[in-house]
Amino acid sequence: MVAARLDALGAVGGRGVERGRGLPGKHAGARVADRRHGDRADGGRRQPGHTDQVGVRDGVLYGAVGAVRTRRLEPAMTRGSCLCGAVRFETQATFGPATACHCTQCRKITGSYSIAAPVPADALKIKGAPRWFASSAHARRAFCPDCGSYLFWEEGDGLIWVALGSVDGATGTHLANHIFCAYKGDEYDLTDALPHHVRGWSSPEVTPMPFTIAIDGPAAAGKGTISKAVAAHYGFAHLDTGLLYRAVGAKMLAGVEPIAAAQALLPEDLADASLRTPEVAQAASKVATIPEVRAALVDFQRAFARRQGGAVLDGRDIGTVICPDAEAKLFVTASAEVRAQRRHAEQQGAQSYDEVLADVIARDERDMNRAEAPLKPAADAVLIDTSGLSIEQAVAAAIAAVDARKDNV
Ligand SMILES: Nc1ncnc2c1ncn2[C@@H]1O[C@H](COP(=O)(O)OP(=O)(O)O)[C@@H](O)[C@H]1O
Ligand SMILES: Nc1ccn([C@@H]2O[C@H](COP(=O)(O)OP(=O)(O)O)[C@@H](O)[C@H]2O)c(=O)n1
Repeated sequence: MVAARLDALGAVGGRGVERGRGLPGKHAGARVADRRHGDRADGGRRQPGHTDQVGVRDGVLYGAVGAVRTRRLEPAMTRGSCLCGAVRFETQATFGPATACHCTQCRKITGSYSIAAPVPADALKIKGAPRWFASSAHARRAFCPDCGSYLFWEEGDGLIWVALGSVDGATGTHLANHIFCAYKGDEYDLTDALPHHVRGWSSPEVTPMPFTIAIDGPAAAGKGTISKAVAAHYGFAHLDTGLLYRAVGAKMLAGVEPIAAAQALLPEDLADASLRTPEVAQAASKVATIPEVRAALVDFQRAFARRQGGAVLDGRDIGTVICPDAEAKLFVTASAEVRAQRRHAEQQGAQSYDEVLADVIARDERDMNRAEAPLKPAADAVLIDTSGLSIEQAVAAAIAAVDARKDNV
């Protein structure tokens, strides 16, 4: 029941990556060449009034009767245009291998994702006046100012990537890979056998099979911070399972019976900002001791963990109870004092340090000593004590531990 309802969530807690942020370009670090576009390259345009001449233009032989295509000469010309025809282009160059880009920019500008292929910039003759704009610090895109069709992307490396939907007829190329798959929409699946890169072409490839990373540990140890970074690194989805218990705890504080609340949990229940308060955290660890509450949340967590493309789940019992077969397990911890300092800093004075420390210790006690799914490291978990580590060091240690497991599965 609850699993079916929560299934509608898709990637609860986000996809493990930030959506809508400024994305790095396909060739991060490349510079934009200071070139002008628009009508710069219309040398191949057929001149009106010249149709009575015999000659070869654009690889086509024209006779005295007009622009009658009588014979195709090599090399072939590929043409295309925007939807309304105000911007046209042609090239005698062969398109390079096509790439499907699922980055946020391509998704926004196309309304889905883009499939584009490169040609040398100086071999692309553009007729009309496409509107170019700097879509990032190092790249620009062009669209038709009349009909809005998306047409070109370039970053000044001598190539222009042509959106292949704008080509008339055969493109002569084929899709070779997918990039920025971590940013793809959840409304479609990537099921072909091509390489699916998490970000740019040199980034790791998305794991086609399920791959579960279980991250457990006590409050404020850094589980969430590490989980988000690890999920972004591998392009995995991320689930903060503590939110499920926090949502049930919040319902209990609002007077709802916790087992009923867990069984009726809805996606919108997890979006409430008040779930992060100290009161809700304590309530969460109380409802988390109730076996029926835990049971109601198991199926959803397990289904999330085995989704295609990989998942990171953080909580207390992921490696021991929810996903005992997880491909990689981490137990992230830190001293109670360090954890209390972090949470205290996070709360910006809502509680005194001593109050935060007392809360952390009370929650540790409850979480570690409950009968049902107590907090403890799985026998095969890699322990990461973040007490003396910076966030960067802790994330690097986590990625190194997962990489070691990935090489062995
Ligand atoms: N290694 C670290 N060094 C310093 N601060 C950290 C570190 N890891 C996490 N933090 C900070 O501690 C707080 C709690 O981290 P969080 O990831 O939410 O812990 P958890 O998910 O285990 O409760 C956050 O403010 C986070 O930025
Ligand atoms: N998998 C999980 C996750 C959280 N919980 C409970 O939910 C409470 C809140 O979890 P949380 O992960 O949001 O807490 P923080 O580590 O963020 O402080 C914990 O104290 C646990 O009692 C659990 O029992 N099992």
